[in-house]
Amino acid sequence: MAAQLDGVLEKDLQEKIKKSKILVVGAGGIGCEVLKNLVLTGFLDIEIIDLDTIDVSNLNRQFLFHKEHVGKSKAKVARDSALGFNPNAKIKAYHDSIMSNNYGVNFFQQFTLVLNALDNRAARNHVNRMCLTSGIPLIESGTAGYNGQAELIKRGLTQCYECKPVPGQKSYPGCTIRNTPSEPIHCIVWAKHLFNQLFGESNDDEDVSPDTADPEAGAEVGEAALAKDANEKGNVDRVSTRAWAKQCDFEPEKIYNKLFFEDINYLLSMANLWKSRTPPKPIKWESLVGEGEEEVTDSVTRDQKVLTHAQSAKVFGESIKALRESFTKLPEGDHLVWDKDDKHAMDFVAACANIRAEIFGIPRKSRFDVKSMAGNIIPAIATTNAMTAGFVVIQAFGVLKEQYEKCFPIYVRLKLSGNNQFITRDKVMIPPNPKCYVCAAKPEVVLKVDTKNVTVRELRDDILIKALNMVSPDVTLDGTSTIVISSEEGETDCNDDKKLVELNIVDGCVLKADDFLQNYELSITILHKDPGREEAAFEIIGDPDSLKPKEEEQSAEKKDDAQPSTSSGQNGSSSNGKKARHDDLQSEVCIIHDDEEMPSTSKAGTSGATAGSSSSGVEKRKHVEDSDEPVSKKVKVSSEQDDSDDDLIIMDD
Ligand SMILES: Nc1ncnc2c1ncn2[C@@H]1O[C@H](COP(=O)(O)OP(=O)(O)OP(=O)(O)O)[C@@H](O)[C@H]1O
Ligand SMILES: [Zn+2]
Repeated sequence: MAAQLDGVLEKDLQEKIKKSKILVVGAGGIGCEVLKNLVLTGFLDIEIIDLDTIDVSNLNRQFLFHKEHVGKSKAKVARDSALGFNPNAKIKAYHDSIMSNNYGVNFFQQFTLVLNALDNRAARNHVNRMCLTSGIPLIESGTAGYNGQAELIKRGLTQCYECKPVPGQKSYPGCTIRNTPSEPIHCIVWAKHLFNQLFGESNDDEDVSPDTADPEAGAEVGEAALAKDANEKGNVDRVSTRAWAKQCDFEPEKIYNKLFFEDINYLLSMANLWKSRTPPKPIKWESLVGEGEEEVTDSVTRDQKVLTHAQSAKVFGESIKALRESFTKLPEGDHLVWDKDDKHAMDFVAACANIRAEIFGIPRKSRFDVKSMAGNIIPAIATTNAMTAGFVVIQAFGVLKEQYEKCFPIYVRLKLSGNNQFITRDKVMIPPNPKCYVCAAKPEVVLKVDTKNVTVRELRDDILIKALNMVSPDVTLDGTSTIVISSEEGETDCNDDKKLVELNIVDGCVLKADDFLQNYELSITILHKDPGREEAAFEIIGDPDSLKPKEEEQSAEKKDDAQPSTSSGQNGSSSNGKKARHDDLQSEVCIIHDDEEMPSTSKAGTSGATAGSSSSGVEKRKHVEDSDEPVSKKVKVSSEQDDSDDDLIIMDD
């Protein structure tokens, strides 16, 4: 191991390396490289955690894994392979999610340093919080294609992973998807929802039938619409799509005619929708019979070519039959999971999306293009991972030497920077955002939400867990004894289906949310809003100042040169009056998330203490002002980037 030869690394650093204890989170593309680097550099005490098993698609770049390892635990195989480089190293492997409540503050506090090598924002946010709470430095890293970066996060010194507002996942209003698609992606989202309605985990928010509650349809819901009873949510009351499809034994012709003829006619009857739009053209299965003769059997052509409507209908029929077969083999109550790499599931989505596109006069796409959009695919490049992992370890050296002020974020870029370099680094340390809803002294957000319609369950699952990244929240209504949500199983189940207003959660109220595992408390001020047609279900505003009237806002800005601090959830939208720093792909300076569509974003179901309690063996979280670290005063503003990232499409699976 060259690194242990005298003269390669300073003696002092070599000693620190030997004495340190490192946690690597994730044993994928970056994680394998990081582990190998650590072992070759002389680190002796390492723990590695990954929840996944090895997939054949990992083998081209996760070189600690070989064919015979497919199906085995990534963390365990990575450990065994890495020990081959240095049998004297001690490596402990966990096949588990870092978000499980097995890994609390005490667990994190054993380590000198934590190295993230993850692929999703939920886990990254969680580790960020655990490291802040534990006071352990974290090196965050990520790659997307040819871009990569490695960045130190240290409480009180640097911004945390959540200091920067993130653009919410691009989500599409339900009525656009169900009634008035205008882009290929709307049809692809609809097709994925349809897959779930028929074969997957069906979800009320993913209804594919015409939405009669569409405010734009107004009173003009036509005869056909009125003839059928719509329930209060605007869905046509009928047996569920799946139950209906089962009744007709998933017969392609019947399903096709229902979705692409009857439902389209139904939409046409909502005349208001088509006053300024091109109306859709319903198509009957029978009209296509005999037209699908030019069958494409060659798989490459089939993938690259834009199929005709009749060819798509044929693929639709074949894929439904194949999916029906897999589905009926499952035990009662079980379901299929959509996977871009499953031939029939992908065929089904491509065919349905293109059939719907044709009906709405939207350009059709090749299967390849549909797959990229539906699966949010960005190629993983082995060399970017390797370079980034190298920089992770270089950052780790900086931490061990306690030269934090030199640990500026490092970037790997495809294009040459202004200095003619592919590798660049920031020249200033970005200090914590004083309004960050995670690392600020008193984290707070404003939640604009329709209190009359949003339920407590939605507050917990969509807002607190999905958007605000808590794992197992407890919520009380400030100034009252009302426990709105308890993490203790069953304790507040009776509240789940209640609308917020029924628990007196109305405009102006403050909720206190507490996550025991993350040792995180958040104050949430509620603002009631009546959502419009194109509006997200809720909006989270990280910087309450952005809601102040203009003069007040200006004076507040003078007082505090705050960075943008709005965050948004998957169904929410962000707004903060300032240009948000993008946090996703191709970012100039931000952590890259090649994430969200990954299957590994599982949230650990934990049961913790009831609301308010946060003691029992867990040290109370220290906040920024507790730190004695010097905080750089200079705020980097050049980090704002262009809007091209807006094209990134991230979809729920
Ligand atoms: N909560 C979590 N706890 C532990 N490990 C996690 C968690 N979430 C994600 N991971 C792991 O982080 C790793 C990220 O690696 P990477 O981005 O290379 O993903 P991959 O699944 O190996 O590859 P690809 O997504 O490109 O097919 C994965 O091995 C994944 O299982
Ligand atoms: Zn922060």
